[in-house]
Amino acid sequence: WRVGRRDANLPPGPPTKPLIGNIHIMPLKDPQIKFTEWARQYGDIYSLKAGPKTIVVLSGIDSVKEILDKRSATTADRPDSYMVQTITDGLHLAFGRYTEEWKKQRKAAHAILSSTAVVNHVPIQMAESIQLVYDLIQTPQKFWEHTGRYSNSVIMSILFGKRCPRFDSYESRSFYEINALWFDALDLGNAKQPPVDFYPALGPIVELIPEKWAPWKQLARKIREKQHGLYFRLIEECEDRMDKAERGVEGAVLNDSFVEEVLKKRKEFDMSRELVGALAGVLLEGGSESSAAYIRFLMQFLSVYPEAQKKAQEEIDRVIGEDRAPRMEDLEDLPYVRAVVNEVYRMRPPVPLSIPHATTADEEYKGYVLPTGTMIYQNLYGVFHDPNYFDEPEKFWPDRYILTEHGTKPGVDDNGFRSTLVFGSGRRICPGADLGHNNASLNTMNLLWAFNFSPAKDTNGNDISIDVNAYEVGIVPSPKFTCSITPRNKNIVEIVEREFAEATSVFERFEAGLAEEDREWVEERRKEL
Ligand code: HEM
Repeated sequence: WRVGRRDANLPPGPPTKPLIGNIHIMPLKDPQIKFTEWARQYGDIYSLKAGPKTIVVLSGIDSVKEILDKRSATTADRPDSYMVQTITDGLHLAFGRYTEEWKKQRKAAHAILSSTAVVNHVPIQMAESIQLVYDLIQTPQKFWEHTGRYSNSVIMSILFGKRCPRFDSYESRSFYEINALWFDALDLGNAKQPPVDFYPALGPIVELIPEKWAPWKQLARKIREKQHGLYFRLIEECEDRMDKAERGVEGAVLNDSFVEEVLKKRKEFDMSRELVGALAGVLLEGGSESSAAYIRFLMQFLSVYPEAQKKAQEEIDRVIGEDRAPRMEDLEDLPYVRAVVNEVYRMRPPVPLSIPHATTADEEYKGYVLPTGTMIYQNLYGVFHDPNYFDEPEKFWPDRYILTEHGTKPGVDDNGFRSTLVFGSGRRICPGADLGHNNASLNTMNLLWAFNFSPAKDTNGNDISIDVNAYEVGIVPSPKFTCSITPRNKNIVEIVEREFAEATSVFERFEAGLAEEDREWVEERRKEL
């Protein structure tokens, strides 16, 4: 009868009901908004009950730092997830438990994602970013596809040595279709899965239900097959390339992709082929979704806040002049552009509730006891919208990052903040942070240099208003909006065409295995330039 009740030594929270706890009030849509409202009501640390399961939500910088950063040794687990286990055998680096297999994957990922390794990826990021600008000049209304293509193509090139020149490239389209199913299946709000994550005692019964009566089993199998199909098709292409290069087949060259490297060093990394496939898959997922979401939010805020856009463009014009596109090295001379990046992160952290952590020991904090197995949400959205730290937190105002390092109110003690907060905490902090940050910074600079963003017009010539609180739902939500994207002047169009043509030498390394349609598309574009 105590199931669903909140123990006295847990942090406070909304009233519970027997057996279900707070399940009946769990937000099904935009949970970060409700979680933040509850934080203002119950405090920076509060608890929720989902049946017997305890969930703790951290919405203040001090509790995040103390519990997730400082006590990372015992708060780096992930909660059990039926879908993650069934679909990935628990091998998923991001959603899987804190295991030996996790450690091996983290170590291998570090080889391409460390701050020193990511410098090697800047040329392909710059080349793809120029293509993004080129694509947006041609068909601005397709900005959703273009941004998705950009981020997917960068990480595809790094992982498999194969880029995606079009959103309709087989790999890019398949990836986004499969990932939509995958993220949807993980969403606790949409009842696509049995409630075993909250009521583990139901596990054996759920196991016994035949697949034909268990839609979640059908869904899990479908996603598993599709993910496996795509990820291992790409792994096989790398194996084939390696094999041909080793046999000296004419034209077969290695391109030092991550998968080639890990396959070569499989023994050193102590990874099975299955684990290599799982790792490549999760990096494809992490690398594609969050950077695309960032760029879309950027476009949305620039459309709604013309003053910030103008200020950043004035800075860019002063530093870069009229003869060339921006380069990565320019960033250090562009403090306002860097402030725009930070403000987009703050306004819309791409993974707003981070990925839930779980405790592997009882944790005491401020007199509360979080029992082993507690699921911990790191409410990044809530931390970044805390009115105690941020003036007018709902306003997009990059200048706050000029006034203080972390954008906090002048005079406030912001010691707990760090510039990597948007990438999570502790041992689970995003391994792709440097790569992701380069994606964000480079594209912020390039897009501001190239375009004016403004609200789109309806048929009567009136602005179509943009609701900055309308999201596409998901673990990595994206904004729902349309906008007008127009090149700032003719000179810019000419520079983009020239630099896109020059980028051919960077692209070619990743084009050996392109499908016929992609190759034709690339050749046609290059003829036009
Ligand atoms: C702006 C871009 C990005 C943002 C804001 C972001 C944010 C995050 C956050 C908040 C987490 C959860 C951390 C935690 O649990 O405390 C995470 C985890 C992760 N991210 Fe990113 N990410 C970005 C880009 C990337 C990229 C480019 C990759 C891959 C190349 C990537 C791969 C991952 C992986 C594999 C994890 C799971 C780590 C683990 O559980 O050990 N992310 N990311």
